[in-house]
Order: sequence, then structure tokens, then C-alpha cells
Amino acid sequence: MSPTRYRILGQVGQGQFGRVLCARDRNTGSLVALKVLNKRELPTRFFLRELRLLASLQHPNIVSVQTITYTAKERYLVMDYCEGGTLRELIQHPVHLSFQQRLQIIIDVLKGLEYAHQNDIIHCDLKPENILLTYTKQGTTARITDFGIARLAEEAGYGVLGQGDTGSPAYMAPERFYSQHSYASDLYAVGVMLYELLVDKRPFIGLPGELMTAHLNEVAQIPQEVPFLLRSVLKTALQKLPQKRFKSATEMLKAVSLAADILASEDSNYTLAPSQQWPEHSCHLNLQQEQYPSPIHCIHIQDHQVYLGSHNKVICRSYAADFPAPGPFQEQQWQFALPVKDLLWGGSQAWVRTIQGNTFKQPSRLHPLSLENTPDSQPCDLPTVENLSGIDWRQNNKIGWRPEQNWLAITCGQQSFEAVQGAELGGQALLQIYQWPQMQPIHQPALIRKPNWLFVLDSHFGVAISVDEDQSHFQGFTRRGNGFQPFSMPIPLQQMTQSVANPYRLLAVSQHDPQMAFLIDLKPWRLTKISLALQPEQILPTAWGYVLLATHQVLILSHEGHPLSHFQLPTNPSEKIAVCACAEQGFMVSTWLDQSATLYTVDVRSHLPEWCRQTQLDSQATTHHKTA
Ligand SMILES: Nc1ncnc2c1ncn2[C@@H]1O[C@H](COP(=O)(O)OP(=O)(O)OP(=O)(O)O)[C@@H](O)[C@H]1O
Repeated sequence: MSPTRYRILGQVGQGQFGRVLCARDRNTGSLVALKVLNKRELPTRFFLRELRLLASLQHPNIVSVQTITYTAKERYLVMDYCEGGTLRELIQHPVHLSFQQRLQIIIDVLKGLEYAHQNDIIHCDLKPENILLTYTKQGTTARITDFGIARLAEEAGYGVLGQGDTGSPAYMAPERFYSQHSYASDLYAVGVMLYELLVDKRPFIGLPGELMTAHLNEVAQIPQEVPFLLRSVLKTALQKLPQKRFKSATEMLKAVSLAADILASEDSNYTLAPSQQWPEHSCHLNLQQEQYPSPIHCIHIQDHQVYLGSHNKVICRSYAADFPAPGPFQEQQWQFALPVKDLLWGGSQAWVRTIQGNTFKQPSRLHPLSLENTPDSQPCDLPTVENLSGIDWRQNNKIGWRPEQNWLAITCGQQSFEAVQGAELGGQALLQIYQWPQMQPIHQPALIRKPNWLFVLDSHFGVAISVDEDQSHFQGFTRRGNGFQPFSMPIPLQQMTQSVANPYRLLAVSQHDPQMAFLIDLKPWRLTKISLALQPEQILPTAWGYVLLATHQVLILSHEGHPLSHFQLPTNPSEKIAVCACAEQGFMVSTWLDQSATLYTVDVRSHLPEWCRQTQLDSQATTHHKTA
């Protein structure tokens, strides 16, 4: 087996026995997890003996071991890749999991276990870290990993509590502390996980020694609020004597499935201990409102300046400090011959994109704005950088651009291409990459699946994301226009945005469930589900996370998707042509309703935790340092 078969994309984790890498199998195109197995801790003789057995475990709720591969230095276990992370991460993330979703995870685990036990394999180290998640059209699937590894390590003499006691004490059945194990030991561990999912804490907490005493002697206290059927499941699963527990995984699976069905039909009102889903903020919301003579189509906020685009005018307001600040103390205006389409920030200055007429043959233009040279309120037509001829910006063309990078990517669709090349594109688009700011094409246009979004990731790579009825496809490409094999996820997405702090991280909302968002890490490929409990209409990235705007509501999330604040807005940001722009400590919304334009300025400083304000100060210090 050649190790060059796998192209390593990055490290996803670190376990007791070594690193776990995300890699692409060059033969099949699918993603795999490469688990680096330390030769000292898991000698080959133990390992090879079990490999055939582990590889024979093929079940939708078990992470399959595909094979083993070597390099001169290392030995890897090749496994199915699970992009959703571990159950531990899911529990720790303040995602609101419904009661039924929690039970479904346990049902998945029991199905995998039933199959493994029927094949005479005991896990011996079941815990949320060994339950991995994948996303399918139907939802989340839980899969058990690391079958047999604990027992192998135990035989090799490695343990948590000393020789021969490999396992995690919080989930270890009493007999495991005496180095004994049976199928019932696995069912006890599932009982602890079920308890944790239902009660939001484990039955016993403490240091390994204290845990051992508790598992051996103490009776787990099950809160009265847990529905009777599940209390009885927990009591049986957590029995001290293995013979008093469920006779098999099949029996426990039946009991949990029955409880899930009955409780679903009763519409159980059992509420779990509340997780920190919505931080309460009683502080006053600082909001200013101003009527505007005409609709504002685009807003851009940059440090002390706010740019507002309205028809064929751009107004720049200068403030004494970073927005939001009292003022403005100065206002400048530029007038263009053509309507302003949007505002971009490239390098150290703002650029205005204007569009012309109604036919795609007429080019759009980029105009640099210079604050120094333009007299107040004097209309001026600034020089055009380049005629992007043949590119019709109104035909849903996409632009990927990060100010600090010296290139930008543009795609144009069917109509423009036909006009330029006289050919049919089908569902594809033409990708063109330009040097910035010279606007020289870097390579011949390449055909890619027509994207919904285009992002520049760094000085070499970009990604185009396209969405069809039931999938989202992520197509990486280089600055030279070479494409990589795409990643797909079985969920069509909407409203995608790129993180300010980590360009390889995207946040998007599910089309099927608009109250569900996904944090998408491109390198290595990881998905984190975030339940929002509101339906965002716009997502704005900031230096410390994201601002999500919904009807009369705002949710502020950290980079990791943790909710930082949630408050009501007296206006609905989706009113007609609402446009938003975000600064680090506030945002602006413009609305257009009944022929009347309103511009709102929202200061969120008092809603942010201390560390966000610190991030803001740090980034200011870095910017000032750079400028100096
Ligand atoms: N098949 C996989 N697909 C995707 N990520 C994985 C996969 N296997 C492991 N990981 C990631 O790697 C991390 C480390 O996994 P690993 O199984 O080595 O350690 P662990 O289960 O946390 O601890 P232990 O070493 O005690 O088993 C996991 O937390 C998970 O994030």
C-alpha cells in the first residue's frame, strides 16, 4: 500500500496514540482519516492480529477501518472520514439539540454496538470522544470509532489508571476497574452517555480515583424530570453487576427506541437543563435612526469612514474615531455618470463599481476613491482602472477578492460567455483571475461549475461554491486557475460568508432548515452545526465573529459559533432593500419602505464580552503598528 496514495490535507486531532490527519484518497477521491499509530505504544504484532477483524466491521454506525498504510517513519490506520467532529465537541458546543436528536444519537450508537457485539467485538472504551458525527440529508449520524484499540493498548500494557486499565474512568463500568470486560461493560458506558445527554452532566464527577469509588459504590442519582421510561433504561444500564444490566445491545436498543417513539407521540414536555444558548443582555441598545432622501444601495465601513452608495452617488462620512463614533465631522460626495453597483475595499482604498445600461456588452467599471484629492461635494468621474469587457456583472457574476491579496477571481455566466466565445456553457461558468490592481488576466479562462459564491483564501488559493437541489460543492482552485477535486456536503446552503479572522472558515445557513447554520472549515475539512433559533436574513462577518440579522432580531456569534449576545431591533432589517455593513463594534442598516429611506446605526459595544473588545483593540494596535 503506497502512502503516496493519500494527499494529506491537515491535522484534525490528537489522541492518546498519535495524531489524526485528514487526507484525500487519490484513487477514489474520497476523504479519509489517517490515524498515526505510535509503534512503541501499539507494537505491530498486536496490531496486525486485530486489523483483519476491525476491517471486517462494516456498518453505517461504525467508522470503518479501510486498511493500514506505512511511510518510512510512520504507520497509519486508514479510516472513514467523519467531518462533523466528535460527540464530545457537540455536547460542549452550545448547539441546541432536541430531546429526539439526543435519543437518536444513542440509538445510532446502540445499532453500531449491536452489530459489533454480534461479531464478537467489544469496544472497551466507549465515550463521547469515540463517537464521531457525519452529516447526511436526513440529519446527523453518529458512528462509533476506535473499536479494539483500547483492548490492544491494554494488552500492550498501557492504561489510564495504571497497567492494563485503558479506558476513560468517567465511562468505565465497575468491572473494568478490575481489568474485566464484557458486552455489558459497553452498555454501561452507553448508559453514562445517555445520562449525560439527558441531564447535561455525568452521573459521577471527580478525579480518576474518586470516579472509581463512585462507579463501584455509589448509585447514580437520576433527576425526577427525566421521563419514567428513560429513568428505567438508565437504572438498568448503570447497574453495578454486569448480569443485571441489559442482556444485549439489541435489548437496550429496543428499550431506548420504544421510549423515543412513545415520548415523540406524547409530545413530551421534558426540558433538558438549559444550555447557554441565548445569553441574556439587559443593557441598553444604542441605536440611532436617520431619514435619508434616497435609498442607499450599498454601505461600506472602514475605520473612521462610512461610505454610502445611492443611485450614482457615493457619500463618504468621516468620523473622529472608529465607527460607531459621534459625528460625522465631514462629508464628501462623488458623482458618477453610471449607477453605483457596489463598494469594495482594495489595498488601502475604497473602490466603486458602476454598471452601465441594460446590455451585457457594456462594461462595468471600477473607480478608486481618493479622500485627499476630491473636493467636497464636487461631482467627478474618476478614472477607470480597466474595462472588464465581456463581463456582465449583472448576470449574477461573482467576484472573490480579499483586499490584502494581489489577485481577484471573477466568474461570468452563460450570457456573457456566449457573447464572448459564442459557445454554450450549460451549468458552468467561466473563471477568470486577474492581478490586482493592474487588472491583467493571469491565465486563460477556465470552466468551473457555476458558483453561488467565490472566495479568495490566501495569496495562492481560492474556492468556488455551487449549490444544487440537495448538495453544496466546494471547488478549490489556484491563482493559476488549476482546479482541485471538489468536496461536497449533502446540504444545500444559503447566505455564505467568509470569516474575517480565518479565511479558510465559512459560515452558511442550511436551505432545508434556515434556523440551522454550519461552520465550514476548508482546511482540514470540518463541519460544525449551529442551531440559531432564528432565521437569519443577513450574516455579517466581524473581527471577533459574526452578526446575524433576522426579522427584528440580532444574534452575535463568536468565530467558533458560540452565541455572545442576542437582542431585539426596533426595525426589521429585511424591509425592502435593506443593506448592512458591519464594523468591529457596530453595524449600519439601510431600509427602504413606502418610498422612505432610513439609515440605522447600531452600536453593539455594550453587548460584547470583554475579550471581543480586546480583540478589537489588538487589531487596532496591529493596524497602527503596520501603518507606522
Ligand atoms: N475518522 C475520523 N474522522 C474525522 N476526525 C477524526 C477521526 N478520528 C479521529 N478524529 C479526530 O481526531 C481526534 C483524536 O482522535 P483519537 O481517536 O486519536 O483520540 P481520542 O479518541 O480523542 O482519544 P484516545 O486516544 O483516547 O482514543 C478526535 O477528537 C477527532 O476530532
